[in-house]
Amino acid sequence: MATLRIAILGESGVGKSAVTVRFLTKRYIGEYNSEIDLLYRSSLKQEDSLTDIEILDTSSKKSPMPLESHVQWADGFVVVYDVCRRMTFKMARRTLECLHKMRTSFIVPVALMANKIDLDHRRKIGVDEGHELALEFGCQFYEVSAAETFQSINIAFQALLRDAMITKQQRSTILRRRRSSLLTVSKKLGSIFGKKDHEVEKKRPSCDALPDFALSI
Ligand SMILES: Nc1nc2c(ncn2[C@@H]2O[C@H](COP(=O)(O)OP(=O)(O)OP(=O)(O)O)[C@@H](O)[C@H]2O)c(=O)[nH]1
Repeated sequence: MATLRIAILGESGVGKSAVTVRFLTKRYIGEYNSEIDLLYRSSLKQEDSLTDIEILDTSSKKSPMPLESHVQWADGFVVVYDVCRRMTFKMARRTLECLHKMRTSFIVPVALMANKIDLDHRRKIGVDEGHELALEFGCQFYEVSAAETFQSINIAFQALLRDAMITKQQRSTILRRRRSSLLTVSKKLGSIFGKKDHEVEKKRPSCDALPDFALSI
């Protein structure tokens, strides 16, 4: 199985680095100073097999258009917003709309992640709103707190990685079938045209077969 790639998207300060590091190390690190995209490599044990994974923690500061550059790279996306900042929720909607438009040929699993639920007294976006948005775009939805718990973040990542693995396998099966049916069509076309050429060749008389009068002309 090829490496599974997940891109973490979202507005600046929503906790993209916090949820990524929480999932990979089980630890919460309060302050990150990432001005660039960071790529983490790890492996995942699922059903007695190990799969290599890459998680790209994108930086909203240095990547003004991260979607375009990352969309072809990833097998799955985590779109994070901060439940205390409505602007980040709007940004998450815009990101989901872009993903929806860009990846039309294949379905790519997406997890919508509402972070910072420990700050309940400052909450601006209700759980229902998150659910509705996820329903609208057919993605998974999780409310998490990178600061408080590993459990919900782990569940979200595990489910996304499982879905990403399944869709990646389905995609490669479909591509293999398409390639082999294209090959069959081209072989058939080849044999049809090849046969016609052959027939023409056969009908064309050779010099040896021409009668003497024909040779004298
Ligand atoms: N209270 C609380 N704070 C959090 C949580 N997750 C992250 N933070 C804080 O939010 C701030 C931003 O977190 P980051 O993980 O750096 O956010 P980011 O989305 O990677 O930000 P950029 O790198 O600027 O795009 C930091 O001060 C974190 O400590 C959370 O679950 N609860």
